[in-house]
Amino acid sequence: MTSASDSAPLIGIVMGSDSDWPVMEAAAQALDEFEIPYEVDVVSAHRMPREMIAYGEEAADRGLKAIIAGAGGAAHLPGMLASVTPLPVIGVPVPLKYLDGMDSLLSIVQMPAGVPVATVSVGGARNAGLLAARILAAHDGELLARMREFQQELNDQATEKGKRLRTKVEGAAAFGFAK
Ligand SMILES: Nc1c(C(=O)O)ncn1[C@@H]1O[C@H](COP(=O)(O)O)[C@@H](O)[C@H]1O
Repeated sequence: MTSASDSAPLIGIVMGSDSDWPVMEAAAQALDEFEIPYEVDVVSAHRMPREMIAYGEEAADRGLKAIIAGAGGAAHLPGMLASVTPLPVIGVPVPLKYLDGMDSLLSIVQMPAGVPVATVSVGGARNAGLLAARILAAHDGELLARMREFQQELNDQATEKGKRLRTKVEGAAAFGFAK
């Protein structure tokens, strides 16, 4: 599946199973917000090792600029992809029923020196999408400007939240409900 326009995908979003999609979808949504074309697929190091190696080996030549890889449990997919592609790999630890994603987090984050995976938080697929957008923005002035706008929006929203909180607390204090 390719989305965000008919252009050739720049980012690969892959996951160990389709059961990871409810978590990984947030990466796709972030890329959609920046109109970055991506592709989505299930690529499991454990269950389809040959296809996984082929995906990693061919990704750069197919025009991808980064890979977002999500997996749960014994999450070897991001690290294995990083070992066969020269592209940046962003790992998303997917939380499963047991261990709250700690197993996945530690599997992805503790890579040996020489094989980097940029690991986001457990379930942090949105940040994975945003990080991929920043990687592209480093070489794309228009995208960089949009990223700056996005950051300004975050700033405005946080400022507004502070304003609302102050109004609420000061209002309660005026009626003697709070210090
Ligand atoms: N961690 C991996 C890998 C891998 O790392 O290669 N392949 C599948 N999985 C994970 O197994 C979990 C359960 O998968 P199923 O729901 O298909 O049983 C998923 O979170 C998947 O990412």
